Amino acid sequence: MNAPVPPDQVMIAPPAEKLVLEARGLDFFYGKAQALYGIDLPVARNQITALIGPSGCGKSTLLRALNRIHDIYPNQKAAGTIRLNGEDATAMDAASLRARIGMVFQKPTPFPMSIYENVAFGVRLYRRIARSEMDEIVERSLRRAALWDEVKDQLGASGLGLSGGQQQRLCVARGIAVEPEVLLLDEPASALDPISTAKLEETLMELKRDISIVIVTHNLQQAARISDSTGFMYLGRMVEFSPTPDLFSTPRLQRTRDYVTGRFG
Ligand SMILES: Nc1ncnc2c1ncn2[C@@H]1O[C@H](COP(=O)(O)OP(=O)(O)OP(=O)(O)O)[C@@H](O)[C@H]1O
Repeated sequence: MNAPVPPDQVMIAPPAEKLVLEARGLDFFYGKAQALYGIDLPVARNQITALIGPSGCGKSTLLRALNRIHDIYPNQKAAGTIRLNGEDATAMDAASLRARIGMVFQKPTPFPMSIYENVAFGVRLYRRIARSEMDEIVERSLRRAALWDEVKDQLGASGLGLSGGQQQRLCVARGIAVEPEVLLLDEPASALDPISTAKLEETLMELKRDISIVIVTHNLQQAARISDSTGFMYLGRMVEFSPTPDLFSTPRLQRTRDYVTGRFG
C-alpha cells in the first residue's frame, strides 16, 4: 500500500457564523504575473487574525486586494469572492468598501495637517456633521488608539511633528474614526521601538472588542502574543490557517513547522 500523501494545505477556520470577512479562491495579478493563488481567508468577528510568511509570499498583496487598492492601478486585477458580513464586497463601490474595511500601512502616513484634522478628514468624506459631534469623534478615536493623553493639549499641532509610534497610533485613530467593521494593518510596528510596539499591541487588543483586525507581521512573537488565528502564506498560497496556539505549537505541515521554528524565512 502507498503511504498517504500529506495534504498541501490545512485550513482550520472559525465557525462560519463568526466570520465578518471571508475571501475565497482569491487570485491576484500584477499584469501577467500572478501573486496570489486561490487564497481562502476567514476573518472572525472581534478577533485578531495574523498573516505571516516569508518576504514576497503575498501578505501585503492580500491586504491590498481586500481594501481594493488595486482599483487605481489599471494592470492589477483580483478574482475570487470576498464577503463582508454576508454581502458581496466585490460588488461594492471602492469608497463604501473602504469605509467598512480600513487600512493602516507599514510606514506611518499622517497627512500634512493638524492632529485633529488627520482624524476628522476621513469622517468628512462620508458624513456631514456638526463641529461638536466631530470633536467627540476625534476624542473618542484618539482615546481608543491610546493617543489622547499624549496629544489632547496639542490637537492643532501638525501630525507630522509626532514621534513614529505616535504617528502610527494617529493613523489607527484615523482608520477607526469612520467606524469600520474590519481594520487591516500591514506590518504596523516594523518602524517602531519596543515601547511604541507594546503600546500599539495593547491598542489592538482593546480595539478588537469593537473591530475585527487583520495584521500582517514579520514578528512571529507578535503574532503569537496578540492574534487569535494565524495564516501562514508561502509563494502566494495560504498554506496553513489555524487557531494561533495550534499554528505555533503544533503546526500540521512541515513547511509551517520550518518557518515558525526559524529554519527558513
Ligand atoms: N507593484 C507590484 N508590481 C509587480 N509585482 C509586485 C508588486 N508588488 C508586489 N509584487 C510581487 O508580488 C509578490 C508578493 O509581494 P507582497 O509585497 O505582497 O509580499 P509580502 O509577503 O507582503 O512581502 P514582504 O513581507 O516583503 O512585505 C512578490 O513576488 C512581489 O514581487
